[in-house]
Amino acid sequence: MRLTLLYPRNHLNAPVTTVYFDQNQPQLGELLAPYPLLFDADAPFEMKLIDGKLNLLKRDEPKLGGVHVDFTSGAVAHRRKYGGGRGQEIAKAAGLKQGACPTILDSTAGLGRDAFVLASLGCRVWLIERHPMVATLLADGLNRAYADEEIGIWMQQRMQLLPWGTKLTNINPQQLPIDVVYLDPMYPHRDNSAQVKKEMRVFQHLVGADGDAAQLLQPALTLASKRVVVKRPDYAENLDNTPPTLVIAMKKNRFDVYVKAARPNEANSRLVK
Ligand SMILES: C[S@@+](CC[C@H](N)C(=O)[O-])C[C@H]1O[C@@H](n2cnc3c(N)ncnc32)[C@H](O)[C@@H]1O
Repeated sequence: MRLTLLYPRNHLNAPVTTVYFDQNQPQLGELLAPYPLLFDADAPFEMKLIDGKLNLLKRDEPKLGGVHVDFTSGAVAHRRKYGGGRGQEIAKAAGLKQGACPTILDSTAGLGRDAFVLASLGCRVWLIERHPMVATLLADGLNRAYADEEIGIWMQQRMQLLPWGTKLTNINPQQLPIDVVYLDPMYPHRDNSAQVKKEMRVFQHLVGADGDAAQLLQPALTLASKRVVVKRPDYAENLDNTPPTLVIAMKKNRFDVYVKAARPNEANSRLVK
């Protein structure tokens, strides 16, 4: 296996991730520079610029195509325009009622889709993503969104990725007051059929299950001044086996909402449909 260290940047002592990419593309080098990514000719994943967008490809399944972040067109943009506004379950879960616009920390940002829904409804959203390849895709999507004529200005004001390596537990609420912490960790999927969307297939291979997710709940409850929202598949147990204050059920997922000040216990759990 050939391994070339491109940037001496693993100052956080984080495990480095290997990836294949064209080392001669300067623009690509700039995008990848802040992250602990190593070039590896045998890596199972490739990062590639396609039509100016950073794409992640699974090299042994080229038919899946690339995964990239695009807030300006496609499904995410369509949902912003026609997706039901504050009537959406995610808006109810985050407490966006009567014009309230909480400041939200999305501590498992992924490709930023849920965060984008909340930002497009007026919330200030800070994002943390620990996987260097996912964070790179997200940073690239955000940069292109900031430059967009239609959404650029409010995206710059509302949606920011915190520097790579930031942890939920490092955030000082005096410096960054947070009303709502949003958590959507990866959960082992039951459905391995070909129908599983390509993004999910690539993600499952890249990120796997977030086995340490339960450790996020208590710090999230400490940091959030109003509530913690946890997105779970409908078959998943409560995070950290802690019953929520209320549950908002959807087709395949649910939001477990932990409202601060209300004491979460089984007796007062409510199911909201
Ligand atoms: C299911 S995805 C989130 C999808 C996201 N809600 C969206 O709408 O695109 C979960 C992500 O959380 C990240 N993650 C899990 N635990 C984390 C942690 N402790 N800190 C930062 N990111 C984390 C994973 O790397 C993964 O990219």
